[in-house]
Amino acid sequence: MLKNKTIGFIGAGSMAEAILKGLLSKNMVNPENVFLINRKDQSRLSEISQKYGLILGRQKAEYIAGADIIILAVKPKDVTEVLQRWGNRLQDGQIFISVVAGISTELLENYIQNRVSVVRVMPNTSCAVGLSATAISGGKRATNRAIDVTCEIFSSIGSVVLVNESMMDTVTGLSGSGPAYIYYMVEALESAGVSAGLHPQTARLLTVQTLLGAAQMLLKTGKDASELRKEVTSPGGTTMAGLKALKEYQVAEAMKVAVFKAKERANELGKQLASL
Ligand SMILES: NC(=O)C1=CN([C@@H]2O[C@H](COP(=O)(O)OP(=O)(O)OC[C@H]3O[C@@H](n4cnc5c(N)ncnc54)[C@H](OP(=O)(O)O)[C@@H]3O)[C@@H](O)[C@H]2O)C=CC1
Ligand SMILES: O=C(O)[C@@H]1CCC=N1
Repeated sequence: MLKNKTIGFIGAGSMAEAILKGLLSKNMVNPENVFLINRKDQSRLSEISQKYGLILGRQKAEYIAGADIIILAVKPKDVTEVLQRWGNRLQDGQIFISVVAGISTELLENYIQNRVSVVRVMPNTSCAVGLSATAISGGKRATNRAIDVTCEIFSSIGSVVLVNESMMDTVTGLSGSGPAYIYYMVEALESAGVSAGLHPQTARLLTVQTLLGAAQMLLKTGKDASELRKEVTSPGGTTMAGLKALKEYQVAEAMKVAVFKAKERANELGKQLASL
């Protein structure tokens, strides 16, 4: 169904590329049906077009304005400029998907006059490998069909949950930014292994495989994280000593504050734009 649709990306950065890469690798879209624009970086457009076999020259306004599905993937600060340019050029029946952190469907709908379905989505960069955790919520004018199409797009490149829009900033703080927290932990574990004498490549391999195995255990056993943690922790053993240090350094508290701070930031970004 999606294969015959045209998809226009406004913004050609990390997130647009992650979504595009995921969709193409799952054979969900035809490269000739994909259009992509950015603000000024022509070399980036050439690079991405060549890498993914997009047709060069289709980075023009008319293609985007006519696309069945438009994916907005610019930074929050650039949203107003985009909406001022595109808002009144969009047509009835188009689906406008925004992955922008903090920006409400209400704000987007204020700029878009016609009967365009506006859908707010929070994926993460793991779209690129088909493993995004994506949350979706439709705006007031979003049709059921538009929600279905959005679910089809994102469930092809990961898992999808429908949430109330009031939860979107929390989702952003948890799973939108989440990969960065995990990478930060991986950096810390790798560097701990190296400090204790392991070769960097060995430390990386052991850390990544441990992460992968733990994620699969969570998915495949259906057990809670706390139960799996207890299975690793022998009384008086090594894990207990390690976990004691994590507790002393309040790592769980730090995680909570990280998610809350990211959520707050998403909220601030939305408010900054709304007040313009
Ligand atoms: N990165 C992530 O992990 C995630 C990001 N998001 C959201 O995705 C959005 C994009 O993030 P990310 O990809 O990281 O950002 P990037 O900075 O990598 O990319 C932003 C892109 O927007 C383009 N752009 C800026 N202004 C305009 C304009 N007026 N018209 C057309 N294109 C424009 C830029 O073009 P140029 O380079 O030419 O200026 C660039 O291609 C953000 O809103 C973010 O909140 C959501 C989930 C995860
Ligand atoms: O850092 C950001 O603002 C974006 C939103 C979620 C992940 N990256």
